[in-house]
Amino acid sequence: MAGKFDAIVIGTGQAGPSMAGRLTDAGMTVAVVERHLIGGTCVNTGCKPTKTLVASAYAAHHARRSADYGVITGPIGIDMARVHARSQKISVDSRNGNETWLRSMKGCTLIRGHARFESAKTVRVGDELLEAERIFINVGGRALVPDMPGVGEVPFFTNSSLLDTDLLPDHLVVVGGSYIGLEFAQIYARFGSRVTVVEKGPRLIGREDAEISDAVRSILEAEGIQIRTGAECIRFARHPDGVAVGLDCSEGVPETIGSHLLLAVGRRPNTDDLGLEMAGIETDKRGYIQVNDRLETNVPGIWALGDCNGRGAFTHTAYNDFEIVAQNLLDGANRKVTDRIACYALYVDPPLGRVGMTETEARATGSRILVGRRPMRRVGRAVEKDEQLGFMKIVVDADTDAILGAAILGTSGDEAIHTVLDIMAAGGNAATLRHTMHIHPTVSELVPTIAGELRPVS
Ligand SMILES: Cc1cc2nc3c(=O)[nH]c(=O)nc-3n(C[C@H](O)[C@H](O)[C@H](O)COP(=O)(O)OP(=O)(O)OC[C@H]3O[C@@H](n4cnc5c(N)ncnc54)[C@H](O)[C@@H]3O)c2cc1C
Ligand SMILES: NC(=O)c1ccc[n+]([C@@H]2O[C@H](COP(=O)([O-])OP(=O)(O)OC[C@H]3O[C@@H](n4cnc5c(N)ncnc54)[C@H](O)[C@@H]3O)[C@@H](O)[C@H]2O)c1
Repeated sequence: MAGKFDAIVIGTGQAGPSMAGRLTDAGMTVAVVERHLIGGTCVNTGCKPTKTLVASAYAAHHARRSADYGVITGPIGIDMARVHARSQKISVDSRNGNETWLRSMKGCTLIRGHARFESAKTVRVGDELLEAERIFINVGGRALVPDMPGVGEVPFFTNSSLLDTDLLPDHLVVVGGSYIGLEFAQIYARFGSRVTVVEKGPRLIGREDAEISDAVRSILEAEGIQIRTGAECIRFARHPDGVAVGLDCSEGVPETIGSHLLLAVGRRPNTDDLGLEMAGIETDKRGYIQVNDRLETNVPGIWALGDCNGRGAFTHTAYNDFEIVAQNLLDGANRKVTDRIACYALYVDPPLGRVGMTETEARATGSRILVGRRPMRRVGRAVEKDEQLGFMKIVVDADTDAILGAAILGTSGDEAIHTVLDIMAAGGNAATLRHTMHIHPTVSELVPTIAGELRPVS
């Protein structure tokens, strides 16, 4: 069977369905190909189910702390079947909503199966050969499972398989101390598992400033999570109680025995079985599709959006990719991926909201910088809520007053950081922030204050 379309979209992650929506609105016929679950990672095995679990874990944590607020309750229990069912329902509702949306698009044909390029204009899905002048690749990524010693001999979870179960591990060993590892570590610790995080780098979330890594570590350790950084020599072996995780080769046999193991050591793009070579599409050595500032590949008429282009690894970056490509193609815009300001949040509790450069990156530019800082215990809203862990800081160029970056590790940090992001995006500087009146009592109201308490850093 063969089919000719105006466009083909491969993958229904965070960019593909919206792209299909804009293209069909413009009167084009579009084939959308999905080999697994509609909605991709965020909806099925990423943001949605994990943030649902984060909410359950937060409820458990606060139930345990209820006496601090003068609220007397009985013993706290965790019903994992209900926790799991809640997270599944939210994922499935979203997946079904995406499918209904795709099926409602006039001119859109949803095709289930694995897509593979046969040329720069043709894509095979099983028996069907699809042809189009424009092809949009939105294939995302999956958990990376490196060839670590012993990994083939032990059972392990990735984010996908762990989210698929309602099991409550007795002792969960999490390998990888970054976004995925830390979010799961705190979730399961709050549900009642013993949790050990094993990170090969010298500190957790190694891309952040050291003081942020240290503060996150203290917050997690205070909840009983064991953290082992600098674990240079990780190896696995079967053990009668589960899995033995070796940590250090130089000092005898220090190891931790876990009942279950989660690997959270990064992602890899789903480009290894896409037939990219048949279309002549270039990738880097890790398989990320090479794109220019407009997200065009080296082959005219083919774009790559979302995690598979290596220009972002978040839902909001994938969606922003869609906006850039759609507006350039259909609205005559000239949007570029390099125009966007880096922003993200780490959903441990309290969350870390981040925008722009870290202090370390700002220093490395050679500019003279000023830093404003405040612990959350001096933020009224945090005190009133008795959620006083963490701190906020802002980094400013001393000569131009430009805001270079900010971090809010604290209650509502994921929301309050937008007060800085939006001023930066609007071209404002630290003075703009200082002069903006904010609402009391909020976490955001202290952001102008720290922008007014800038100090040189040594
Ligand atoms: C545990 C976890 C938690 C996360 N939490 C957050 C968060 O809180 N906030 C955030 O911003 N980001 C988060 N992320 C990252 C976010 O999920 C991804 O950045 C986002 O989903 C990427 O979207 P995408 O559009 O690039 O691709 P994906 O969502 O990965 O979708 C790609 C789709 O393409 C399909 N596909 C692949 N190859 C083919 C093929 N050959 N043929 C047909 N179909 C194919 C796949 O089946 C998939 O459905 C999280 C990720 C994980 C793993
Ligand atoms: N809140 C969010 O927005 C969110 C949440 C989860 C995931 N994500 C996305 O998913 C992506 C992947 O997350 P991730 O945490 O898996 O990857 P990551 O690349 O951010 O971190 C992997 C961690 O594993 C460590 N590591 C690598 N190899 C190791 C080894 N052999 N032994 C021990 N540690 C090892 C690394 O040093 C690093 O700290 C992120 O880039 C992020 O964009 C986002």
